[in-house]
Amino acid sequence: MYLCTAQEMRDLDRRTIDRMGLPGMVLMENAGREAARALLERFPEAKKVAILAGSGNNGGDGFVIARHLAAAGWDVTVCLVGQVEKMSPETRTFYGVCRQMGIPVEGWNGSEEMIGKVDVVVDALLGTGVRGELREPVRSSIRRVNRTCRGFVLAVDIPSGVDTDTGAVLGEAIRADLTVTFAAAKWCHYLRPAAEYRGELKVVDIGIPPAVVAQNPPRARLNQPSLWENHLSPRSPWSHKGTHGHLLVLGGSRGMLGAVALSGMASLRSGVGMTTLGVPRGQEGPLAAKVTEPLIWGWPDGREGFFSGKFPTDWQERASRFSALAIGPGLGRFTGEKPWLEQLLREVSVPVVLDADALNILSGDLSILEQRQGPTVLTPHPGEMARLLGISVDEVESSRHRVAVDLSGRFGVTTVLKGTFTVIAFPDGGQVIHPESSPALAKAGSGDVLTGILGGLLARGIPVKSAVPLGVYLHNSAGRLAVTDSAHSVLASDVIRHLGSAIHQIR
Ligand SMILES: NC(=O)C1=CN([C@@H]2O[C@H](COP(=O)(O)OP(=O)(O)OC[C@H]3O[C@@H](n4cnc5c(N)ncnc54)[C@H](O)[C@@H]3O)[C@@H](O)[C@H]2O)[C@H](O)CC1
Ligand SMILES: [K+]
Repeated sequence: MYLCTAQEMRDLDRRTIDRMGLPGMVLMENAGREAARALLERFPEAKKVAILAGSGNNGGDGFVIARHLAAAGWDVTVCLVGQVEKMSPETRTFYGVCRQMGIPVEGWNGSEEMIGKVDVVVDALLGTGVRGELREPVRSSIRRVNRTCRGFVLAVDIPSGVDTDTGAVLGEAIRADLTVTFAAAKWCHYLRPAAEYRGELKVVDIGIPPAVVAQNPPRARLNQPSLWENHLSPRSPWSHKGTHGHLLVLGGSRGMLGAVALSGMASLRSGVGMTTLGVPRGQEGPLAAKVTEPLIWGWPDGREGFFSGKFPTDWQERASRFSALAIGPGLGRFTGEKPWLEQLLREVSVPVVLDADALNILSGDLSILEQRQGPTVLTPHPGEMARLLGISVDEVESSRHRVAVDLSGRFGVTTVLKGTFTVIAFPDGGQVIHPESSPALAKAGSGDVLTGILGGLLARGIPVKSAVPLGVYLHNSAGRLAVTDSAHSVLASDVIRHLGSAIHQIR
């Protein structure tokens, strides 16, 4: 399923009307009818409803909803927060039909009192055509609904008052229980703060022909199995550990061995054949006491228990055996870190996942990433993203989508911006957003698990475009499945233990 910007949605709309000859009125009828259906399914008995309609096409959908609810016996009043003269031809037509049917259409002044007395409010004030901070009287009508409505609130397409593309609240926005959106989800449904206003989300078909979408697909998709399920084929009975790839994880400095251990175990549970954990010399013993299955490789140490910036003497000989690298879990900071990391990135041409301190080491100068031979995946949380780009965490969080797309486009990398509704941006401009979040993953060690999963899937040879969304999906599913008692008490290692069930559920 796609995720659209306002412009992408307008383009689909336009092409359906202009190229396919399907009248805009049909799309509006379909939209309004589906939204009304969602209400009728939820409330089988007739209700008293106030429909707040603007003069744009979102308001037009509102008039269609009014007609269908009235036909189903509901007590309907439309409050027109706008002017008849400003209506588009489609909106004006459906407004006219409501008048002919005798459905009361009132101005905003005088109908405010109603909002506190109805069972249902339909918000058809503003949709994807909203521009800039809200003007009056729309703004106060929204505030009125939020303050006095005791009933159920349905938002048509998007909650009025949120910006479709950034998810910003333009002064005031409707707090909805349900949003029914048309043809595809919109970015604001998955970006904060707007995402907190939409309530439950339902995407309905309004008849935009698949050929129109195929000719000019939106850049972003929701993370769903269709993106990667063909890469989860059963393990061949003829395979051996060498068939399934070999991941090298570099990290695990003194006091941070847990991080590298978690990544290593997560990679093996994600199906990689072998994982080697490269840690500073002296840490091999303590690490061996923690993990059994991964191989352990001591790297030259400098300050006790930390990397030295030098390479092992057998590096060249062994490097070619790895099918992917993950660098960063428990890596820490050390003298000579930047040339060390840059040399690694230059010398290996297999996929590399960079996380945690590997990201911090690169902060401020990411130019090395442009020189890479193979794919690079960055997995920053908002704090790391802010450091990478030299901006504030607030700036990252207020434009998660844009910063991820920018970073990937500028440096030719795949960015996984973690957090609620993880954003994945590919170097070619494609984007995937994960539509769910697992609160259990908000815990130390969770990022190390994701790094291991991604490294493992890449080492298995799954292409980046599939491996990254698949990894994010498995991480979230395992996080959800790990909640056997309470999300509060789930550990990163519990998430690893549930990776098998997560894979099984998909297959
Ligand atoms: N997706 C589709 O194919 C279809 C979508 N439909 C619906 O149409 C709206 C988009 O309609 P549009 O006419 O472009 O814009 P809006 O109704 O969202 O808004 C225009 C309306 O709002 C006024 N306005 C704009 N900004 C502000 C502001 N800051 N403050 C106050 N008022 C503002 C402006 O003056 C106009 O009057 C989409 O969301 C769907 O609901 C079609 O029905 C079917 C096809
Ligand atoms: K709306």
